[in-house]
Amino acid sequence: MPDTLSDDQRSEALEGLDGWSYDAAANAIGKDFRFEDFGAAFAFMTRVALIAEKSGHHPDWSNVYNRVSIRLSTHDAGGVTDKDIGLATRIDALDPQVSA
Ligand SMILES: C[C@H](O)[C@H](O)[C@H]1CNC2=NC(N)=NC(=O)C2=N1
Repeated sequence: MPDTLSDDQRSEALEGLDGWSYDAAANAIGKDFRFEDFGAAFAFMTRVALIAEKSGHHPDWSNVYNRVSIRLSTHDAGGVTDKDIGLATRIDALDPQVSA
């Protein structure tokens, strides 16, 4: 099981990501997306699901119409680890087309 990141390590890792922040209430990193419509949101979720399954690491998320809210933590470790930073990096690499 990977170690949780220290506050400093987590802050530094977040600087390398696009729009992710620490959600203290969830003890997770998170990002909220808004898409053109439900189809675009669900297409994004499908792509994330395939990545998650491949990497054995899965998002805690919710979807309301065109909005997708993602929180990433490593349950076994009880906090944020490199696994979460890695999944967030792969999600960013999808270059999701969010609406304004
Ligand atoms: C047994 C299996 O490896 C674990 O349950 C995995 C599955 N996906 C997971 N996803 C996330 N986000 N955190 C975990 O700790 C986790 N654990």
